Amino acid sequence: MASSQALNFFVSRNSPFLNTSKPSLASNFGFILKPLLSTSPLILKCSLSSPNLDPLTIPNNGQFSVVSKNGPASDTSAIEVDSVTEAELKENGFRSTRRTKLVCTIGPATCSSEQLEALAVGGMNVARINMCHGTREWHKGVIERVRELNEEKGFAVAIMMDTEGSEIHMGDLGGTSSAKAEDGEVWTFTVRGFNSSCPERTISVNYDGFAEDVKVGDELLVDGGMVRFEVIETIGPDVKCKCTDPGLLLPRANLTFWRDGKLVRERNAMLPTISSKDWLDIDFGIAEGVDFIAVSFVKSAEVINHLKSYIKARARDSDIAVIAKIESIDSLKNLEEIILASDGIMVARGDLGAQIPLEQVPSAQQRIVQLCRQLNTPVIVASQLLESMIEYPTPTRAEVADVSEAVRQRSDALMLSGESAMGQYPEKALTVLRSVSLRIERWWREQKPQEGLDLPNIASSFTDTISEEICNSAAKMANNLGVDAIFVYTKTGHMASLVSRCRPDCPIFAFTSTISVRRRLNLQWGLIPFRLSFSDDMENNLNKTFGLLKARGMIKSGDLVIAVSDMLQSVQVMNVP
Ligand SMILES: Nc1ncnc2c1ncn2[C@@H]1O[C@H](COP(=O)(O)OP(=O)(O)O)[C@@H](O)[C@H]1O
Ligand SMILES: C=C(OP(=O)(O)O)C(=O)O
Ligand SMILES: [K+]
Ligand SMILES: [Mg+2]
Repeated sequence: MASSQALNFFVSRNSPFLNTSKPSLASNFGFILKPLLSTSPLILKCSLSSPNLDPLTIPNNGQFSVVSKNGPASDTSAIEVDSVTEAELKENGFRSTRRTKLVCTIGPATCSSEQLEALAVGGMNVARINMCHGTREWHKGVIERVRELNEEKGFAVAIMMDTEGSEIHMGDLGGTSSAKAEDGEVWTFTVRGFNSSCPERTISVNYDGFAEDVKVGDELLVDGGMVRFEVIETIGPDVKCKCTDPGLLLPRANLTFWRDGKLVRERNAMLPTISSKDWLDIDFGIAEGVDFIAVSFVKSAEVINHLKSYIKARARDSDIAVIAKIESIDSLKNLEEIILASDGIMVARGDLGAQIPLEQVPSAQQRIVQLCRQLNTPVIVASQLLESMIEYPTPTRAEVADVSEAVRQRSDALMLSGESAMGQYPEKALTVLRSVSLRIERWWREQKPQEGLDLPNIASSFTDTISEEICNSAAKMANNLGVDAIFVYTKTGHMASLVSRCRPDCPIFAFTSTISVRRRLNLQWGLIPFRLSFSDDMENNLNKTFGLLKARGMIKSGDLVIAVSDMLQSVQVMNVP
């Protein structure tokens, strides 16, 4: 028996283990108990410590009785799905499942196991760690806790690591959480290093060329304009600036400087997209097996291709998806090639709004989201969706409208930043994203607004063209027939993404045999990823899936389903027997 194979044991109902989530009960047999929901079979996993244990030799010590055994996962047994989605599906039915995926940035407000669990239960599909902040040890702890929760509670939360990037930003503010800059005050921005804390009204800057690149009269924007200064004097490494728009300075806030109303790109434009610190963080991410790496301040497709080949060389088995963050003028110029090269895109509105005039951000967002859908690349809309909820328990009407707009544009995912990382109401903010998504998705299905978006043919081979046509037709049929779900059997996830791209009215059950593909699908609109081993025989696959899903109460006889697969190029329509 292989070391990580899962075995399904149906344990009698009166087993004392059915109400426990502690994995230790059977650990003396080298097995881990993993009860899912009370009606589910218990899954016993063979642990690495005793890989050769024969399952039939597990002693029945009187505490539970093994009624039947389904054999190893590679034959017939387990189907894995996120326990939160499973519960949602059972409670409210197919139509009510949320299609828009949710990403939460994890920070001091959400890093404990209890807080992470609350977010997972609240619908977090992806946990994002931002390498701009915190230490690697801190991030490692978060990753471990997420993995533990997935294992113990049946969640399927994926991990996204976001690189710092080499743009200009302020230092740590000597350990304080913020500093207030008042109108007219003179502050010193300096490239000097300080061993102890900075003198008063002094801010360190991470980019050595800063003091030489800025000129008297330049405007210095903190966080894209949250606080503004005017440069009044430069003295060696020190730049003296007068505050013109007061506000709160936050640690490691981004800095841009503007001359005659234009963003100045001096030597900092030559900084590499991936800094040497970023490469170390990327090595860390690969070692930890994160699911996504998001690259900050991408300028062209080249860096994405470079990182993808680096990952391939370093981590042959792992399948880390690379997300390009669109947050610079260059990335907008090279948008199409970047989207084509990347596994996902983030509309990083925070920094984007510091690089282009704010009033251009909404149209840029719309363009990016549409192009991503056309080119079949998942897209996340990020930053300030519910900014006021960092401090207040209810969002502003404008924020709700902003979230609605991103859902209406049919983006794959929405992201919380400060709201979940350091805000006072992380769970409430997530609830707002969830309920607004559900409401707008329902409105969409009821109103069927004219979409006016062509989905061009994107396949690069004839076989791909067939897959694409099958998915387009399946989605159209699903809408016209009002089916309950589309089933897609997919080895690489590609076929599932093609169905998702059509944004059908019903949920999409995506069956895949690898853990990494399953986690990646977490970011894509409408997909409910399942892990299931399947064969090339569709008849067999369907019967097996129906059996397993019926046993879990996730479908019932009579439900209408459309099935497609990338092994057999066909569309099947059938009622669940
Ligand atoms: N790992 C962390 N440790 C401490 N604070 C964090 C961490 N991650 C995020 N934060 C806080 O949450 C805020 C919002 O997060 P995010 O948007 O990801 O970063 P930024 O504001 O730097 O773009 C940050 O400004 C920071 O104050
Ligand atoms: C998501 C963004 O990046 P970060 O939070 O890393 O600055 C952004 O700029 O909007
Ligand atoms: K970042
Ligand atoms: Mg950014």
